[in-house]
Amino acid sequence: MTEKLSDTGRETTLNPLLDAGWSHDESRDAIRKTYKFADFVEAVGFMTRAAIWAEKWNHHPEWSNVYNRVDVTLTTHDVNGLSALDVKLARKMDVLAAHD
Ligand SMILES: C[C@H](O)[C@H](O)[C@H]1CNC2=NC(N)=NC(=O)C2=N1
Repeated sequence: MTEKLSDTGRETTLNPLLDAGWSHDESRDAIRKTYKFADFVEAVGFMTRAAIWAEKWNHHPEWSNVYNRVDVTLTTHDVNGLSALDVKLARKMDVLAAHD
């Protein structure tokens, strides 16, 4: 069963993400990031690659795309807040975005 991130878990796992451009939305206990790519095709390519990992891990982002921009929100609906799955997917998304 997925559990909400503990206080100590947050300290060690969220800080590196905040340094990498993620922000914490306290109101939803979610993390958000906006990615900007060279163009629309790069943006959609990123979403496609990220979608494969999201499906593999059964953990799905809330996201939107406008041209070369992808706005991502990660939170775990089952626990109404952040879990380790959000951290894992955020890290993967940062790796995939760096590929472009
Ligand atoms: C039934 C299915 O396993 C659940 O709804 C999964 C699917 N993807 C999910 N994604 C996210 N972000 N949070 C969840 O709690 C979640 N739960």
